[in-house]
Amino acid sequence: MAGSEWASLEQCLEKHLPLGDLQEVKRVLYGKETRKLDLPRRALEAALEGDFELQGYAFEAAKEQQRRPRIVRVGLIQNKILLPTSAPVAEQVSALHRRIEAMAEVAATCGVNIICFQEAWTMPFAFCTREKLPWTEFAESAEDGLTTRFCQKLAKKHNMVVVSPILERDREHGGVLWNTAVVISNSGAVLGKSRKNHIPRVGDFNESTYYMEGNLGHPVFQTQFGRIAVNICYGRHHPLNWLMYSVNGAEIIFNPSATIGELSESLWPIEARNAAIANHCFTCAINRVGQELFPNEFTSGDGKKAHRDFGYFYGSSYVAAPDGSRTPGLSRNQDGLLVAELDLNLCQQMSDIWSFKMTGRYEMYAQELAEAVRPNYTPTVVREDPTSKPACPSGLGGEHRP
Ligand SMILES: NC(=O)NCCC(=O)O
Repeated sequence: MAGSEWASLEQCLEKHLPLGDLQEVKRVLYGKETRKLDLPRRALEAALEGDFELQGYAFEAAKEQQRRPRIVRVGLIQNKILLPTSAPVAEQVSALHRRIEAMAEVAATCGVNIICFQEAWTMPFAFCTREKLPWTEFAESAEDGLTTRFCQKLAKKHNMVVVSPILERDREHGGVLWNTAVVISNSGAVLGKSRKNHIPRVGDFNESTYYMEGNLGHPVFQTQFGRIAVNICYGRHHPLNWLMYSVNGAEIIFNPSATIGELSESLWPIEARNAAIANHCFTCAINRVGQELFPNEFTSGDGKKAHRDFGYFYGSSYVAAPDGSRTPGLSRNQDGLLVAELDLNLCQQMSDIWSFKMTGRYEMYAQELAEAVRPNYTPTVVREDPTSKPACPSGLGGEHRP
């Protein structure tokens, strides 16, 4: 399994394929080519100085007579943690705040309207350890915690919607924890929050030790720049989860994640992209980067030796469009900011072409699913009746003899 030494699929293809083949491979793997954005020199220099990758792409939509283009720029940030996981909690959080502040500044220079950070961005992804302290100390109020207040300042300063996925401590309900994305309007007001609906029970993703499945359904947030929703990490494996955000009108669905190569790298390019196609919307898949070492060893319940790391977080953040096209991914081994310019008119244009909403048969599924979840449900399986005689092959008449 490749670690940081393998930079990206894109770099590999570009290095090894002759131009003609490269174009065809890209056409099949990435769909209609996205236009490279001409980003400000100041931003490119700041990214170089700040040691992070900066890429920008634009998705085009057809010109319409009755509607103006609805152009919005989204920014996706992927990053490593900065301090050792043994450093004091407040110092780890503060270091990440400073890093993201600098990257968001560059996003603002690039004209980003909505920015989204990776899952649980203020902390190492410590849920593999199953230890409570000190990791639960990273939890904060979604409404007025330190990180939310930090993001409010960013949002106001840059006139930018901020999607901030954190470990939430819900003081109004006994201080329980949730995996939550806080959505902050470009005015600086907290617009609301969305909670992770599906909690993994796979590999070292021991998140069920810390929090329960979200109880807020599938909220969609009307922002000045479009209707957005947040499907947190493992929710991307659940097509109905994407569907419900889309049913509520999401035009852009962010998927802030933390996932490792051994488990999911071959699924990564497919799932968010497929969701964009199936739901006539844009999807933004964000993954953290690097390897995180924890102070104490833990086991994975697979007979292998105890270890101190989770595996390799492979970055590769990308944006997919409702026509099935997608941007190249950010690298697997570097912090990065991906800027994507979207014309939201493409959502309706693709819906009019493919008509998945129209042909969806939701009533039929709703009815059948309502039946299927009942305890006394019997699956509809048609079987051959063992008592019935075999049918007579046509033309032979009477009993068939070999
Ligand atoms: N953070 C998280 O839910 N990871 C689960 C693994 C995956 O979905 O790839």
